Amino acid sequence: MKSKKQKKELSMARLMLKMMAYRPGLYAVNCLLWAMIHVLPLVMGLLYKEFFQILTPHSDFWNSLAVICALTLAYTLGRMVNIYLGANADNLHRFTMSALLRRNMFESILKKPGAAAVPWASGEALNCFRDDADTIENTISWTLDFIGTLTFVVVAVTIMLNINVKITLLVFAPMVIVVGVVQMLREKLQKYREAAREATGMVTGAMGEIFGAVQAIKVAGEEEHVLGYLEELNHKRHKFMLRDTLLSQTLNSVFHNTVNLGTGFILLLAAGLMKKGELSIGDLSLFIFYLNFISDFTSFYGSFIANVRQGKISFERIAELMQEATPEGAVAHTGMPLKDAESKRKIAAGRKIEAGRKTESGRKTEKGRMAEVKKEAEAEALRELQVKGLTYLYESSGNGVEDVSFTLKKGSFTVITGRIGSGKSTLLKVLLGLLPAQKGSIYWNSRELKEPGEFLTKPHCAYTPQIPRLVSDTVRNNILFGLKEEDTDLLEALHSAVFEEDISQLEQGLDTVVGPRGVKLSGGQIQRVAVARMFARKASLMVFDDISSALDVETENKLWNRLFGKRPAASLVVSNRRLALKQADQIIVMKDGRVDAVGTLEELLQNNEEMQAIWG
Ligand SMILES: Nc1ncnc2c1ncn2[C@@H]1O[C@H](COP(=O)(O)OP(=O)(O)OP(=O)(O)O)[C@@H](O)[C@H]1O
Repeated sequence: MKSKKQKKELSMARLMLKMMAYRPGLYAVNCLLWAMIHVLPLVMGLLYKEFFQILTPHSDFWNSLAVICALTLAYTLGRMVNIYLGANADNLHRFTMSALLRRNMFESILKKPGAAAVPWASGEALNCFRDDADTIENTISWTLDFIGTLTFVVVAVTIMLNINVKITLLVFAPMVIVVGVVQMLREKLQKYREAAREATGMVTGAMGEIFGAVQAIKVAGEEEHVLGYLEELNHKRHKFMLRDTLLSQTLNSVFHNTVNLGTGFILLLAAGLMKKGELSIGDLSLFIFYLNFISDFTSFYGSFIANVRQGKISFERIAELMQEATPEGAVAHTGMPLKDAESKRKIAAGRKIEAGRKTESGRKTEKGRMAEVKKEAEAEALRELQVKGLTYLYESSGNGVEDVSFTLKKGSFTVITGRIGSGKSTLLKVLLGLLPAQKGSIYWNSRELKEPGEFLTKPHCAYTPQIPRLVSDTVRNNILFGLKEEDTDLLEALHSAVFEEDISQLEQGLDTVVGPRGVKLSGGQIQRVAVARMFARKASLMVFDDISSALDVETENKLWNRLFGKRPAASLVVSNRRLALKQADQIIVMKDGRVDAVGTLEELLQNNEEMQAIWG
């Protein structure tokens, strides 16, 4: 789990301040409400003191009792309202903090080139989205409790010092001990926590991969081996979690026992002082009341510090997931689409368009809009695609593609061929911006594409990868995949992809749900649904990565013939199959990541050894 960019020392305080400054008003209100929740018990302590004070013989008992009862009632009601408001403000603020992190992380992942978007197994990445965002949310929320409880302690200690210095110092002692212990164990706690987190991530990551490869594991008869591996990871996790929990629990017991000892000392000292008349029963009750809160603060302080350390680890993991040197991007003040005015405007505009479609004039406007989109797509339709010196070498293997150049014309059928590992798939990925080109340029109708990943999508280009991904939805939605049904010709796309017969055999036709990753379909059917998805997009460049690997000869034949009927779209196809090679206007032969030759099948079979080897 090493990030490409070098890790920098994080400034936790700066990151937290930046998050707090995202909704400063909400944070301030939340802070005020929680300060009141933590500080108001000071008043209750004083009421306690007064109650015990009036029990002494000379006081005006009934009047004083009535006043204390009225004040206690007012305090209780006020506290209920205070807690209700505080809980609401805190929930909203907590949600906003973690939502900001998750939103920014998600955006950063989506912006990365497709093939390098997530550096970890998906289970581990999901852990980061869930747990690390939660940890940071907790850390931010606990700053409010920290401010509130610290204020309580400062005021309470001042009041107690005014009553009796010696006893006050004994109340303080546990806190000092706890702070010392926490400081001593800080580094250790962080190390244990990090190891436990990493071990958990490995287990969930491995489980995610096992779920995704159940069939492969069964076919290979590797169940025992895989279970053994999982068991080994779990043992590791068990060891690290145990260490982490043991240390945390030991710290907790240190907090509580020190506080109990402190209470014992107070009682011993108070007995002597009360005998001499230097301490009243009211003072003693105040000390005992405040002691509980101060002991809470000491254990909370320990947890807070541990949480801040944990938050730092979470920020580091987030930076790794985002493949950035720092997690600055995760705390950037971006708009929250559920709330901001722009998205409300878009939703309202969307509703207006929907309503417009239902009226005659609306339908005309809609047709006009469609015509405009069509006109725009036609104006930018591919006449020529030029690739010059494209290079991408994988950091880990040093292989990939180097200095690749070729030209595609409108209506042409180009096949990229080559042996296993010659760079065919990598070339397509770099061309489509799924991997960032290290050198070279791409020209669409003489215009250089600075961001091929953004341009080479709908409506300009459509792509079917070697292993297509379907989602657990209906066949219809897998083909539309975000397109509006009225904006495309679904039946035509199905026919072009040679899927029309399959549809009639599926239980619910187009509305059959295909299951996770399309498990209810055969390999060939998955490929053709993906091809139909591509045809539905009516792009002027269609890119296929070895789609016919799971098709029988007859289906493949039909597919290519129907594709030729679709000209003038240009097609770029990775294939070693004779059917495709025979139809090609030009063939690009790849060898060791470079273009070995370009030409027609006839020319290449005469002059190119690599082509002869592939054909033979
Ligand atoms: N993710 C990766 N990390 C490191 N090296 C890689 C990676 N993917 C591919 N390579 C290497 O890059 C080279 C080109 O691989 P590529 O997958 O593009 O070949 P291909 O011609 O498409 O192979 P195939 O016919 O098996 O699909 C190979 O040497 C391969 O080992």
